[in-house]
Amino acid sequence: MIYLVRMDVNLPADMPAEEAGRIKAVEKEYSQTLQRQGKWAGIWRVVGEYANYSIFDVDSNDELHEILSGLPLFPYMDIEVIPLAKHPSDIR
Ligand SMILES: O=C(O)CC1=CCC(=O)O1
Repeated sequence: MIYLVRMDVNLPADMPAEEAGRIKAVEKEYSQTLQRQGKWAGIWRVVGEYANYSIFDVDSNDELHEILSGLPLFPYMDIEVIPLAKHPSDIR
């Protein structure tokens, strides 16, 4: 199952820079592990925003929820999930 996911990150203004840097480093490792597994199929920065659009290729809603709720930045994110179905004009 393919999902388009938008993540907006809102770190508290009073979060110490060292703590923010630590969480971002753990987030990067978490994301790159899932990318190597093929579950996190792509990630793009939204120009001018602390946000990304990502594509996930996972087995179920439950698996996606587990992945998203396990993000180290999850407590500081607004997340929008758009499930994608095969388009009838897709030639693949
Ligand atoms: O920087 C972001 O958009 C948040 C994020 C998700 C995965 C990652 O490495 O950073």
